Amino acid sequence: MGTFKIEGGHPLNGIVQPQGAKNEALQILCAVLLTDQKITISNIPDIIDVNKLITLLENLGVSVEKIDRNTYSFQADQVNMAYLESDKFREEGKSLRGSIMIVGPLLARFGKGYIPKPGGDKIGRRRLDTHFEGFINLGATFRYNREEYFYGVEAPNGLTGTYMLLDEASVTGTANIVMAAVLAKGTTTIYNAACEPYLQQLCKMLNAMGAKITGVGSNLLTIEGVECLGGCTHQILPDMIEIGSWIGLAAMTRSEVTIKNVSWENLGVIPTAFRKLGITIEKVNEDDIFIPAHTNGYEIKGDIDGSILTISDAPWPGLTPDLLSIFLVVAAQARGEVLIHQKMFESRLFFVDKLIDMGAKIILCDPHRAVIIGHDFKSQLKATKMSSPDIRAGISLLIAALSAKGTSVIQNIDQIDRGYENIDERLRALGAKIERLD
Ligand SMILES: CC(=O)N[C@H]1[C@@H](OP(=O)(O)OP(=O)(O)OC[C@H]2O[C@@H](n3ccc(=O)[nH]c3=O)[C@H](O)[C@@H]2O)O[C@H](CO)[C@@H](O)[C@@H]1O
Ligand SMILES: C=C(OP(=O)(O)O)C(=O)O
Repeated sequence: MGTFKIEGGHPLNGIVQPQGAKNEALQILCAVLLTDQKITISNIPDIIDVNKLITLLENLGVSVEKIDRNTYSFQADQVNMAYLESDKFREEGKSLRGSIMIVGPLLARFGKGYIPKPGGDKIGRRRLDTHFEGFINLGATFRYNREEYFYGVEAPNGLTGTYMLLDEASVTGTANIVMAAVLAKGTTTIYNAACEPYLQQLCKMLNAMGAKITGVGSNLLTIEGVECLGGCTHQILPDMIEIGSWIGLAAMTRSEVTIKNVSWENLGVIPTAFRKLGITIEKVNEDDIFIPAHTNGYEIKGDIDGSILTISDAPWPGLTPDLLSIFLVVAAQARGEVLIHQKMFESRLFFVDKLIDMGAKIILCDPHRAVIIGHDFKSQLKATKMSSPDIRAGISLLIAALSAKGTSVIQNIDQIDRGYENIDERLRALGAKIERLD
């Protein structure tokens, strides 16, 4: 497990190009299993989670050709279903959350799909019921081996379209069910579908492959099943969570940063939420974001009636839960108070202990809620030694360390590398003093 050494307290300056979106890439890569034709995907982020999924696809028999660092072509014309029953798959399959989305395409095309309980961030319970209830609705039989945490679905005679109301708008659950339904007989209607931009991208890609999906962008999807799908080319959107991380980093280190080609229309309420914290975000050159150096700090805007601002997560078009850790750390230097309410996950706020050690004024009310009283830069955070518990807490601790006085050490940085491409080199390009040890 690697370590970062960070000398904080230096303002940064420059231009960053966001990476391709991790959570879109994980969906799109699984979709290559739906056809025996070639699919070329560009803007794939070079990060641990995505590279693990590419390796898993290779081990499943998919031919993978790397065209350049972020562009690959895939051809799933010789899928080796026996791999799903190997010990190697039991290990590889559980090492990332995104692997769950191979089940829908495999079930649709080959009549069966297996998966060990997938990993990902340890941020609270992560149920898979929505996925499997969806497959059962399409006619699959389901079994679960409790000893081995191993899930399986089978439909030797194919899937049949139906109406279903999802119990919750699960992002990967919707993606999985959509990928199963595109090859089902007849029409599938999915209500309470997740509809975030990455799911929209998946649907657009599937339509480019010959699928018939309507309602894209809404929570009511209608899918007319087709016999088979063909190849396509697809470009992944910039990563909105990474863009939010750069915004938070710029504000808290009082740096002037331009973020290029952000796909503004796909950022939803993210800019509004940062503006509520008092952060200036200028949209420039059509699709870039300019964050000026906040030399006079930033002031939290209370609600109209004067009550304390609450920043909370909700399914799209609400605010993504993956940015709440970043809002939390940025609020530690704001003028005013804010309640951060992480509704979806119950173990994502515990990292505030580290921020409190550094001198931040935070009250953890319960596992879901924390009140932050900002310092308004009148007191600088102090450097410390810490370990990254999950991907977004990790980047938030990195932001805290870059703003702090002195030299901090962050261990377990694999958690950050899971989702941020080459983060140390890109920070150094902005003038940050950060070193990767071992
Ligand atoms: C690989 C990937 O794409 N991961 C993302 C995906 O995970 P993932 O698809 O695993 O997350 P889900 O959308 O299934 O659910 C996330 C959590 O929110 C809860 N929940 C969900 C929907 C809802 O209406 N109400 C509710 O409470 C679920 O019970 C779960 O605890 O979506 C999450 C929610 O945006 C993100 O944090 C993850 O980064
Ligand atoms: C929770 C996240 O990822 P995953 O679903 O892959 O664990 C995240 O990206 O913040």
